[in-house]
Amino acid sequence: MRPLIGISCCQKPFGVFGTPNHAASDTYVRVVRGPARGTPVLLPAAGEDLSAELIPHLDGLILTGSRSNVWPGHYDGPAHAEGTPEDQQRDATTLPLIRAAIAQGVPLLAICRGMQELNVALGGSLDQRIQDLPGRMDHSTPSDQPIPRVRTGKAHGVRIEKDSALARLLTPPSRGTGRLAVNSLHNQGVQRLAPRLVAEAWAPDGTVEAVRVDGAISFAMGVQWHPEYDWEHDADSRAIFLAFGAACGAHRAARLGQAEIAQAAE
Ligand SMILES: N[C@@H](CCC(=O)NCCCC(=O)O)C(=O)O
Repeated sequence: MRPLIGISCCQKPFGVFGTPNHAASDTYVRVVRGPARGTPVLLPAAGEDLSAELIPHLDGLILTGSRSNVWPGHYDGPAHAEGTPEDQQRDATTLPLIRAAIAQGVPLLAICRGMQELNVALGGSLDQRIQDLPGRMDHSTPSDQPIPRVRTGKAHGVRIEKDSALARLLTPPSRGTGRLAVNSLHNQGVQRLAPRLVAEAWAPDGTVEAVRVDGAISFAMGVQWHPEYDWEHDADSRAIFLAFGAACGAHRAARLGQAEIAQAAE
């Protein structure tokens, strides 16, 4: 059996009555079925901590990207500018889920909003509009290009720490140069890095582009870009999901092995 990989959902209004729905992009389902070689399980933005019920059944966890932003109260930040999308239902489910996944060694891959959540869950804070800060670049979704091109195109380079966990899983050319070109669809970014996170990649303006959890039992990494959009054509995007999927497979084997040992002892 393939590893069960949880995909965090957002809560979004749907239909004429704006009924709250739980949604995740199809790209995450495809990438779990593809290079991660898992069975995707959508995790609702239930507005409560479900970690004790979910974690024992999961072999991996993807914290998805989303246009919404982590509620600033979670990092003692100033209120968002009016009109900034939030999803407190999602925060209430994902923040404890991240902490539990790390504590129990469930492999975790955090993408864009997911990486921001990872930073906040572990005690970090966020800049809310990087483009307004002196000397920083505009990392937001360009409005003058068609969306498919924005998602699969390259917006800027990143410098990757030599011999880092990220560098080790990339293709040999990118590992060798320590450079990668990535897409960019975000306004927010790491301000204060959480004590347990180690930065492993940076944009030219110093924005943290990738992190890993120090001392994690299993794969626990975040990227500020979106490798899920172009994994069919981009070998480095694919490499991230191959490594994550391998960790999920190993977690499943260990989890089922432990269950068998416990059963045999009964
Ligand atoms: N809301 C945060 C996070 C941005 C993010 O995750 N964007 C996903 C966009 C997906 C898409 O449009 O394809 C921020 O703005 O920093």
